[in-house]
Amino acid sequence: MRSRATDQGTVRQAGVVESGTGEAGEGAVGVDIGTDEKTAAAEPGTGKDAAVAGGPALALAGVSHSYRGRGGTVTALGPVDLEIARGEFVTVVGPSGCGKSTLLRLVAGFAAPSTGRITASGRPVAGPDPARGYVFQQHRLFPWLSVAGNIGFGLRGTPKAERRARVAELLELTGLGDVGRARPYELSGGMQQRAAIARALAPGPALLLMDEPFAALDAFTRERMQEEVRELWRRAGTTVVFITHSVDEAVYLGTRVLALSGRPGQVIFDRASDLPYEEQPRGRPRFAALREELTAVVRQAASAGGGTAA
Ligand SMILES: Nc1ncnc2c1ncn2[C@@H]1O[C@H](COP(=O)(O)OP(=O)(O)OP(=O)(O)O)[C@@H](O)[C@H]1O
Repeated sequence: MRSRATDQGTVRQAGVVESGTGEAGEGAVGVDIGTDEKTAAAEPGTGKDAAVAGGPALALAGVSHSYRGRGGTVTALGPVDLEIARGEFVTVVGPSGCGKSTLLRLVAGFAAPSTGRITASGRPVAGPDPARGYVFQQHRLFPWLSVAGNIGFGLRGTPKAERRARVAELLELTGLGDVGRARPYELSGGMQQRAAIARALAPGPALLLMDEPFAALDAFTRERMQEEVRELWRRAGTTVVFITHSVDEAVYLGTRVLALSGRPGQVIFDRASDLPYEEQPRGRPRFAALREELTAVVRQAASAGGGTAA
């Protein structure tokens, strides 16, 4: 499977960054200023997107997002215009606070954009949908369910035998075959995150959204998980959007690597890469070159304001 992305090079200059607009601090209570409050409700979706074949896996046109916090309105993201083809593994880096998670939350349908339009496989995103699986930084598994129960959670309504077979397949795929009956708290951090990935993959999502999924793992486990997620993607062929603070991780995993400017995040770097198809990407001079270039872009974006280098 080869990426269909073209080498678009550096496509835009760093975005203009707001200052003195009453930034909401860490943990600030804020309100998404969306176009449709209903779409922010965390209702389970219908899976209808999965049935649609047309259009790119994901398209964003003029998407921006603002939050209304205690200190005023914060424009967190945009405008962003982006098209992602099926099968791409898109990694996104950028200064801290530049709107990476906001971008992913909008794509997931957890909130509606303040401006612009998002479509997945040609259909407008209007709320969460199992066709878009989401993996959080913290695994968020249900502690009262077994690992198998967690993985099968999104398959309610599927005939029992089919559900069992799918869960068994995913346990195998993620190397959790022996711990299906265990509770999440009995697993290591890496295994918990694998279970979370299996849960997101269960409904067969067309799009897998991963928000710093390995940030809480130790360096050794993180490298192993990177290798595993690369293999999973190769085998499952799912389109992936993966947020990370690590430039190294972004270059290792991405068939397309994006960088956002400081807040409000805009795409300032967009590069196709064939490194994830290589056997030992980290040993390639191209790996070091791209990592260096991307590091410089993120540092520059952070020093321009609106965020700090990861
Ligand atoms: N619910 C909210 N209410 C108010 N402001 C918010 C809210 N969520 C995020 N923000 C602000 O929007 C901006 C972007 O946040 P976001 O979490 O998307 O950035 P990020 O790039 O993912 O950050 P990090 O890299 O630190 O995880 C930040 O300034 C943040 O403080």
